[in-house]
Order: sequence, then C-alpha cells, then structure tokens
Amino acid sequence: MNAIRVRGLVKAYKGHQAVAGVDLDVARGEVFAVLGPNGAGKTTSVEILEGHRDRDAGEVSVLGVDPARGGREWRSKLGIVLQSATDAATLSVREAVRHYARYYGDPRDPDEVIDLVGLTEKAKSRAGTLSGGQRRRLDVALGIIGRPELVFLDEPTTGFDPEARRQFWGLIRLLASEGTTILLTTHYLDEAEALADRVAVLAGGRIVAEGTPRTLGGRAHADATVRWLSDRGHQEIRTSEPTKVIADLSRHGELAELTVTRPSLEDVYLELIN
Ligand SMILES: Nc1ncnc2c1ncn2[C@@H]1O[C@H](COP(=O)(O)OP(=O)(O)OP(=O)(O)O)[C@@H](O)[C@H]1O
Repeated sequence: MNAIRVRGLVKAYKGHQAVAGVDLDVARGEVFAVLGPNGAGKTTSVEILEGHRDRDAGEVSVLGVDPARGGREWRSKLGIVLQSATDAATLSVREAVRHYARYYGDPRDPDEVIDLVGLTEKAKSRAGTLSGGQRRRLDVALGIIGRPELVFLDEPTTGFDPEARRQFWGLIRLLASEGTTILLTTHYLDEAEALADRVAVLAGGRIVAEGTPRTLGGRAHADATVRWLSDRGHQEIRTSEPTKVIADLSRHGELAELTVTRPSLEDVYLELIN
C-alpha cells in the first residue's frame, strides 16, 4: 500500500479552483517533493492530506485512512511542519519539545531531537527570542519528535542560512534512511534535487510534470551545450552528441574554458510552468 494515494482531488475557494484534479502516489519510504509557483495549490493540497482542510471532490488515502475521517491514532503517525511558525513563544526550546513529546506513545529523546535540528545552544532560550530560521528549526523538531511514519514539510527551509539548510538536508536523509515517508513542498530546486526520490510540478492546481529530479521534463535526454573559448571569442554548440563534438574540436588542440552542460532542474522547471 502506498503512503499517499490521491485521485481527482478538487478544491475551490469562492469559485476559484485552487486544486483542479490532482492524482498523486507516494510510496512508503519515499521522499517526494512538490514544486510549483506561488498560488499553485501546494499548501491547499498538503493541508487536505493532513486532514486540516476539507475537499470538494476526489479520493484521498493517507496511511490507508481518509484524512477527512482520520482519528487520533492516525494523526499520531503524522509529523506536520506547517508554513506558519509554532506558537510556543513563552516556552524554552527544551520545554516546547518535551511538551510535544508527551502527546506521543514512543517519542524520540527531546535532547537528541534538539541536537538533530542544531538548537542545542538555544535549548534554554524562549522560543519567542529565536531568530526566524531558529524558529523554523524548532518547528521541524516538533514535527519529528513523535517518530512519525509520514512527515509533511511545507517549505521547511525558508529563512534558513546555507549551513542550516545543509544540516536540515542531513536530517531529512537520516529520517529517510530510517524508512520515514516524506512529502515536502519547496521553492528551492537544489533542495528537491538533493533530497527527493521523485518530484511533481504543480501549476494552476494541476500536476504538469512528475518524475525523478534527473529525468523530469525529459531532462536526461535534453541536448547538451558545449562551450569553449576560441581566438574568435566564446563559442557554443547545442548537441545530442557532446562527446563526438568535443572529440572533433579537440583535433585542433586544447580547448580553453571547455564546459559541457545540460539543462538544470531549474531550467526544466521554468520551462514547465511557463
Ligand atoms: N483560505 C483561502 N481562501 C481563499 N483562497 C485561498 C485560500 N487559501 C488559498 N487560496 C487561494 O488558492 C490558491 C492556491 O493557494 P495555495 O496556498 O495552496 O498555493 P501554494 O502553491 O501553497 O502557494 P505558495 O507557494 O505561495 O505557498 C491561491 O490562488 C490562493 O490565493
């Protein structure tokens, strides 16, 4: 059984279809990233899967349960990190994490989780005094304290500095290695590429492409661009046979500033949504 199965999901706000017929399958243990521009319907879709928002039509199964009817036991298997920061301002980081741990039957060790998200030095600080990125790390800590089977992360690294993002990626890889299923939304294409087994691109409430980061939108078969510097300036050739092109060119000697590139995930993404 898949961790997530969605068929024909529809949600409208005052006549505007925010989600306009989405099908989605996420296997157990998979890291799945949903990409898409602002207003594409990512948060709406994720909130329906979390049981936080009702739907107008479609079938949804999350860990074998319809989220609209998910009870306490089902909810305890989920880890949810919302876009809005947690309201635990008066508690210290350690108090907040310990407090949340009490809701679960088999929580992780609070201090271990605080360490995993890189907040050990801030463990005694009140949540209200943390920086934006530190608050976000606390949100992630609260989302994983209950040892969830499935974690929803809505734009988890927004506001993280580069080092914190790398640290977070390590945490996601650790959770994935333990068999946790992870659904994340992100605007960072490098994040999707680094973490996701598969990605879906949502635009205008519909999935416009789905695949592995390496193959999305025909990326693996796209032409390569060979660039080099000659006496006449910078040269560029688009080709499906870069090895042959370079072999031919190199007969004339060394090629200065030689590079071979294929479209990045960002190139493919921008083409898909436009
Ligand atoms: N509570 C609401 N009431 C009315 N319209 C809403 C509501 N929530 C979302 N929408 C609209 O639904 C559409 C999809 O919004 P959603 O938040 O799901 O997009 P998103 O892909 O998560 O965007 P972002 O990347 O900006 O977070 C948008 O046009 C938005 O304005």
